[in-house]
Amino acid sequence: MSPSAHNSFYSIASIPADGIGPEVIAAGIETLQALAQTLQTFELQFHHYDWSSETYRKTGKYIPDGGLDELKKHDAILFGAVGAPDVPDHISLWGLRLAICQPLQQYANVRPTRILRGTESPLRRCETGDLDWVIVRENSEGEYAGQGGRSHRGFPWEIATETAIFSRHGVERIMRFAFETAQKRPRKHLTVVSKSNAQRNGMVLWDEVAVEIAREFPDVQVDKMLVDAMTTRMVLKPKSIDTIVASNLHADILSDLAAALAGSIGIAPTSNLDPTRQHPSMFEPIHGSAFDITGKGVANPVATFWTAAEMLDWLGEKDAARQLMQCVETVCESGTLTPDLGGMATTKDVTAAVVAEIRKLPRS
Ligand SMILES: NC(=O)c1ccc[n+]([C@@H]2O[C@H](COP(=O)([O-])OP(=O)(O)OC[C@H]3O[C@@H](n4cnc5c(N)ncnc54)[C@H](O)[C@@H]3O)[C@@H](O)[C@H]2O)c1
Ligand SMILES: O=C(O)C[C@@H](O)C(=O)O
Ligand SMILES: [K+]
Ligand SMILES: [Mn+2]
Repeated sequence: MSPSAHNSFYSIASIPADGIGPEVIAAGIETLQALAQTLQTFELQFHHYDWSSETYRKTGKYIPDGGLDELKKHDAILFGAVGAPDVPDHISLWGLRLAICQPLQQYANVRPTRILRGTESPLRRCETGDLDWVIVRENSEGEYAGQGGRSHRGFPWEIATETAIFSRHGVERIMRFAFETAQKRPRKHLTVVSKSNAQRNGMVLWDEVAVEIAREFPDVQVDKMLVDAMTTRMVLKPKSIDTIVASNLHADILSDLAAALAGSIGIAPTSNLDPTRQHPSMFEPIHGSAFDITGKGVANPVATFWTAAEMLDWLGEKDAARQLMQCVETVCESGTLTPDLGGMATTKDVTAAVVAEIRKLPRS
């Protein structure tokens, strides 16, 4: 496809990487291209990067020299998952996902969760609409600052440190982003998740900055919860929650729980945003490389479809994003579901069904 003068044209870097990543990213790209062809309002050109654990095994690097500068040329990045059974997880995560998010200053990680039409929550009496949350995860520092080290390896007095960093700059910008996110939602409600009883420095700064930033958003109702209590509230009072802001690690954990409470980790999306738009943002399903189901053809592609919709929304194609989600939910409602959602469909079945729904859309 060549860029046309009539439509918006976007250059997308795709990095499927490991495990089920290539399976779900192929499904996502097929769906996005069907949407572009049907609506004719935008065009996408994908540039594929084979950065993965296999590349690492062959070359000793996940990202080749100059790779980040390459990425900066694109409008957005569509990412699968990184992690392989024969590479230590900290090497793969720091070698690829964090090696992109941190230097590109994608400091806001946005993780919406809701119960899609046609799917079920494992919670009794929790229906579509009863669980509709956005988790904002700090994505540049905190427990993932990369500070720490190991000394005296192998000796009985070996030590390891893992130091969390909370900077005023980092906390202010994620709080402001979270308040803005809450302000744009109908309920305008934000829960600030903390652990300032035990973590008596960084999390206390976190709480103080939240109170300061709250003054800029008088129309947003805000409450504070310790992270342990937040897990119980998510399970017992899901309707009481709207937007959540939490540290890098706390939100990582809460967002997998959120996805499971909405039915499956196979449906939830993630946006790694640079809100300043200086650098491209990166979009990925929330799940990992799922070695246990790799190659079986049963990975749920819905998380990647929702991720694709979030990417379109960020690029400004809001109608297309909304229509894509309508098609996905119509397919869920028809019972074409992968095993994680209780169905028998394969990745390909779900993808074909979503593409068929897209083809029924009127050309705008
Ligand atoms: N952002 C990322 O790239 C990312 C995210 C999470 C984990 N990881 C990495 O992935 C590897 C495996 O991690 P894990 O097992 O903790 O988490 P995981 O998300 O890969 O898998 C957890 C469970 O959920 C299931 N699952 C995940 N995605 C699914 C889908 N689309 N459809 C159906 N079932 C799905 C898996 O089969 C598994 O049983 C590790 O190397 C980890 O570091 C990477
Ligand atoms: O913690 C991470 O960054 C890896 C993974 O669990 C994720 O949520 O992307
Ligand atoms: K992922
Ligand atoms: Mn995670």
